[in-house]
Amino acid sequence: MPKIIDAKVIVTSPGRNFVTLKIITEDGVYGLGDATLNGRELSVASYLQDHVIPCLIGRDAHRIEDIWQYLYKGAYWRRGPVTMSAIAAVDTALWDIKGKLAGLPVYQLLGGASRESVMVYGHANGTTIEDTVKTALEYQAQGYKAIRIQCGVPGMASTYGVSKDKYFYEPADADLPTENVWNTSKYLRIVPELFKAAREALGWDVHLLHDIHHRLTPIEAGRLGKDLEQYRPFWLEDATPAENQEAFKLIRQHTTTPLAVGEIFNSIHDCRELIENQLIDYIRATVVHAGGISHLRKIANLADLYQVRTGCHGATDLSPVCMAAALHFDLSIPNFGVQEYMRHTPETDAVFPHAYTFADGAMHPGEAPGLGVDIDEELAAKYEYNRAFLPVNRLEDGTMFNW
Ligand SMILES: O=C(O)[C@@H](O)[C@@H](O)[C@H](O)[C@H](O)CO
Ligand SMILES: [Mg+2]
Repeated sequence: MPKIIDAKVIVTSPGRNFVTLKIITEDGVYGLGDATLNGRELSVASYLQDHVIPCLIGRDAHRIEDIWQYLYKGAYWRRGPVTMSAIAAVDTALWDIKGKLAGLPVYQLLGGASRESVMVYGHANGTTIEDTVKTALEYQAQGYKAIRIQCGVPGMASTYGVSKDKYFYEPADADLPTENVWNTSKYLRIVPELFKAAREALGWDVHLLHDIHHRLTPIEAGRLGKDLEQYRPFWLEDATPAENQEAFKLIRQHTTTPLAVGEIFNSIHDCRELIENQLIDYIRATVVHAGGISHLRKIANLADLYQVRTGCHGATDLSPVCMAAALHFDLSIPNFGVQEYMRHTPETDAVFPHAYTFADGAMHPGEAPGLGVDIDEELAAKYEYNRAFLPVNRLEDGTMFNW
C-alpha cells in the first residue's frame, strides 16, 4: 500500500495568497490539494499543519473515503469553510496520488469522460455599460460561448466584479478590509440596461451570466429576474444570501430566470433543500471549499436527481490545483453545466505548471496521470505571504451589508 510518510503546507503569494497541501508517499509519489480560503488562508494552513497532517502519517493513501470520513467525523465540530477546505485539500491530493499510481488522469478514475471538453465562462467587466460590452466582445472573439457581465453603477464609487485590473480580478485588495458602499436601487436600474446593450451587441448565441453577489432581498431578486427574462440570462448568481434556503422559494414565485448559488457552500447540507425543492438551476460549490472531489461528487449526484446542473466556482483566488481538479470533475459528471474560468496571472501559472488547456470557449484537464498540475516549490518560496482581506460593504447610511 502507498503509505503516507510526510505532508507539508506550502503558502505562496504570486500576486495573491495560495495555500497548497502536498502529501508524499513512501515511494516518492506525491499529490497536491488546494487549500486556499480567500482572506482566511492561514486558518486553513494551521488546521492542516497542526490538526490534520499528524493524523495522516502512516495511512494508506489509497483509502480516500476512509480518510475523508476520519477527518470529517473525527473533527467533532463538523463542517464550516476552514474544516471543509482542509478536508478538500487532503481529498484532492489523494485523488492526485491515486491517478499517478494508476497512470491515469483523475477523470478516468471518476468514470471517464462524459463530454469532449467543458464549456467555461469568462468575466467581462467595465466601469460603464459600453466598456463592459466592449470587453464582452473581446471574450466572444476569443471563442467564449459564455460570458459573465458586470458593470459599474452610476452614483456608486465601486461595485462587485468591476476591477481595477480588468482581466486579473482580485477582490482581496488590502491589509485590512476595504469599505465599499452599496445602493440597491441604483444597481437595479443599471443591470437591465446592461443586458439590453449586451444582447444588441453580442446577439443571442452567447450565454450571458451575472453575479448579484448576495446583495438583494428575495423580492428584489424576483423583480430583477423578471426584468431580465426578455434577455434570457444563463443564470443570476448569488441573488440573495443563501443561509436561509427557503428564501429562494420567493424568487422562484416571480421569475423563470435560472438561479445559481453555492460558491460559499462547504457541504451538501448547505444546498440539500435548494436542490430537493428545485429552487436553483445550478450549484456553484467547488472542489477547494466543499470537501474535495469526493464530496462534490455527492453534491452533483444529488443535484442530478433534480435536474440541477453544476457551475463550479473558478475565481482566481482558487489555485490552478483547484482548477485542474474541477476540470476532471466537470469532464466526468453527467449533469455538468458550466465552469467559471478567471485566468490566473502568468506568475501564478509559473508557480503551478499544469496540463489543462483552453480552446474555443472550452477547457480540458489533459491526459497527465493524476490531476496534471504541479508546484514549483523553489519559485513558490520567493513569494512571501501577504495578509489580504476581502472588502466589507455598507449601505449609504453606514449599515453593514453583504459584500
Ligand atoms: O463568482 C465569482 O467568481 C465571485 O463571487 C468571486 O470572485 C468571489 O467574489 C471571490 O471568489 C471571493 O474571494
Ligand atoms: Mg460569485
